[in-house]
Amino acid sequence: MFSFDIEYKDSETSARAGRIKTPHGEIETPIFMPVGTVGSVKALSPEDLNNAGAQIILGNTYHLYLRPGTEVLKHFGGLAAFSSWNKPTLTDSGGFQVFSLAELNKITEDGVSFKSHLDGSSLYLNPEKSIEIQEAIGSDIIMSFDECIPYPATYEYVKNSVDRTARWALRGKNAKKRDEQALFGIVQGGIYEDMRKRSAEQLTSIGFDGYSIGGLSVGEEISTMYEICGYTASLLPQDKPRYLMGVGTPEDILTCIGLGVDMFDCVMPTRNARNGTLFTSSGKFSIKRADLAFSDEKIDENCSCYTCRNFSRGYLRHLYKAGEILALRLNSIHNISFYLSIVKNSRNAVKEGKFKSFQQEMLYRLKNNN
Ligand SMILES: CC1(C)O[C@H]2[C@@H](O1)[C@@]1(COC(C)(C)O1)O[C@@H]2CNc1nc2cc3nc(N)[nH]c(=O)c3cc2[nH]1
Ligand SMILES: [Zn+2]
Repeated sequence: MFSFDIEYKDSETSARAGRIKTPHGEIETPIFMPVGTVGSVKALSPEDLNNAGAQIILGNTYHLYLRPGTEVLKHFGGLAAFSSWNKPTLTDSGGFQVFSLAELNKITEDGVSFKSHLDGSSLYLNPEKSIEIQEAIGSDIIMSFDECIPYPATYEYVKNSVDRTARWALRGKNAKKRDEQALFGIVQGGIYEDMRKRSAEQLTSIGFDGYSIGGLSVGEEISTMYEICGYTASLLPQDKPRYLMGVGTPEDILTCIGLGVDMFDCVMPTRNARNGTLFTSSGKFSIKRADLAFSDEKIDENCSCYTCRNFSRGYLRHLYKAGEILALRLNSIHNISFYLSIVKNSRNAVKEGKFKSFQQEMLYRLKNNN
């Protein structure tokens, strides 16, 4: 079963605090979803993720289809059982990766043929295949197979792609066999508001359990992303979750919560952790900085994560410079904990009717790089 209830609504912004119920557990929104593309959130164990407060993680149809493949996943009873993750998972449909990662061969009305980025073998994805793979993965929330329209794109291209994405979304909904999985539609439309309206109307008339705002965080100006996000969110049903795909920085998340978005995912906290960039409530910094060699400070005074409770910046700098594997884990624990604290504190601020002042204060503090 899948349900979404809005528990609190902010009076000054479009922010809301809610609760999603899925077969593998509940999710308090707004929520950030750590990205576990090929079945693990890089460098983190399920225990690390639970200790950091993660409530749902993201997997990826394209990657999991290539490796380990649906036969292995079905053998182990799905991705969650396979990876011993005992909470909800959401999977992206493969549309984005096929267009951005694989060597594209052909896009037709039926689907997309491409070459695997792993071994160059010829593969094929279409709405029915994507749903079938996501059913084998067994994720709690699955995504429609769509085209993430590249940026920039002409109005003509956007219109044709939006209409095909809607036809693909309907095919996916008709192909879905497992009732316990929730299916989201993905709104496209590039940077054209009338195309966003067209896509939102097409998808809401088909009807989905939730709606993703797609086609953003693909290289457009941040101001454009906020404008299109806010406009698109306003077109979507109030009583269904809204998921902004691939976003973003702490500032982006705080801003888009105010625009009415409930769910976020981004590789930034884990990817940046692995290259030594750490997020704090007063901006981000590089652990490689020479002036940190003797620093006995924590990464962030306001953070209660395992890394901040036990290690100094000086030690973390040493680990990173020495190329120690532990650096990847400790940095990732902190960055994921920080991102989860942003959404948790936002949720609490909405409940207390203080989101606008919380958001403005956080945005101000995040600007002063420490
Ligand atoms: C290629 C890779 C790993 O995906 C991340 C990351 O790089 C990077 C590169 O720059 C940052 C911003 C840090 O995020 O951009 C990606 C995050 N933006 C994004 N993810 C999306 C996923 C999507 N999935 C579907 N099915 N449909 C969409 O329209 C869609 C749109 C999306 N936009
Ligand atoms: Zn920390």
